[in-house]
Amino acid sequence: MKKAAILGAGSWGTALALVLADNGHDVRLWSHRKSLADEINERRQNSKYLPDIGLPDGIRAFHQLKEAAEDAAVLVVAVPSKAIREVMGEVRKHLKEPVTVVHVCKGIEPDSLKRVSEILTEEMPEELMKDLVVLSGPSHAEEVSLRHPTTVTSSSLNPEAAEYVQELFMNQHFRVYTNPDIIGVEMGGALKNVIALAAGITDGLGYGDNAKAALITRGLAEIARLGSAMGGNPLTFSGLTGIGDLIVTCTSVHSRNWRAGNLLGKGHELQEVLDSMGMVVEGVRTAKAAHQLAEKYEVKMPIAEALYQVLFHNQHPKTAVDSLMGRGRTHEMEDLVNIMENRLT
Ligand SMILES: NC(=O)C1=CN([C@@H]2O[C@H](COP(=O)(O)OP(=O)(O)OC[C@H]3O[C@@H](n4cnc5c(N)ncnc54)[C@H](OP(=O)(O)O)[C@@H]3O)[C@@H](O)[C@H]2O)C=CC1
Ligand SMILES: O=C(CO)COP(=O)(O)O
Repeated sequence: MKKAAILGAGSWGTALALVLADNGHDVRLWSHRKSLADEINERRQNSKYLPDIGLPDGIRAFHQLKEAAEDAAVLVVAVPSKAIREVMGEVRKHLKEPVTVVHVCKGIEPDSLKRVSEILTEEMPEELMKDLVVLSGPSHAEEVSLRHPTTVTSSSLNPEAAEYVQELFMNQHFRVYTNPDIIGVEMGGALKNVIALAAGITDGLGYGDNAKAALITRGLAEIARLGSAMGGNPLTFSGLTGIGDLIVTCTSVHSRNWRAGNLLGKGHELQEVLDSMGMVVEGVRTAKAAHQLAEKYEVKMPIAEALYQVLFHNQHPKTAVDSLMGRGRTHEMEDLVNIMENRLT
């Protein structure tokens, strides 16, 4: 039995607490809101995020970070990516021994253009972080909490740490693979939210399955193009954390990114949409980072760019779709053609 502290008692933190409790671990779930910690302890329920799920006694909730984290062997970081620096800045004051840090967040920080593992490396003193592992894949909290079959990937520069986390989380309902390509895993997880917002928008505009299939396929091409330019393994994008997560997020009503896009496509304003969600929509912030990264690495990301114009420059979604469809002719496999031509010359 391991002592695991989960930082963030939202949808994903709570669903992962259930997985770890099912596996017999001692789970401490930290919420920055006292009322939520109290509700979990007293009513065995998280009514805002997973209202229909009963929480076992093996999950104890804490409002004080110190109590949740000070003697944990594993820290699972499950707050929205924009809160990571603040939360880690606080938690590191309370750790006495080095811990394995597992992050489950899908985002890229605008301006610094850091991936979550890079932010954590900056925020956690080296002597306190035994290992850093990313756990990512197609996994909506609503389905994980019902113990529906789910597959994810554990990724770390240290293969033994990836296997340790695989063992920690894996059970009959929750199957965990390993993949050492931390850049590819994080980029797939972060960028799929950008494409899912676009997929929600086309659904909101009333377009059908053809548009959705186009967005998933050409979206994956953009994700792989940028992710590979940043050092990710191109093969990772055809795995669970690439196409797998892209499919689930673009097609599921559970997806907050898809739902937010859907409302935008129906004509609602961005701020109104975000206010109505009540949960994090990571793709909005990541769309800004993707725009900056595409410029930095000089890669073409027309879908991400169209979404950026809708989100941050008030472009009408229909105009964005029209301009995407009206671009000049190109070869579907242009990246492949470039690679082959470079090899021949
Ligand atoms: N939901 C899912 O199915 C999955 C989510 N993820 C990723 O996991 C991460 C967390 O997402 P998710 O759990 O869904 O998000 P939710 O919006 O469901 O929950 C976020 C939690 O973080 C808390 N929080 C917000 N801001 C802060 C802060 N500044 N300090 C401390 N706590 C804060 C919220 O508290 P409050 O209630 O007070 O707002 C809430 O408890 C995201 O990066 C997401 O992409 C990954 C895979 C699946
Ligand atoms: O990452 C997720 C599923 O794998 C959750 O996606 P949303 O944040 O869009 O709900």
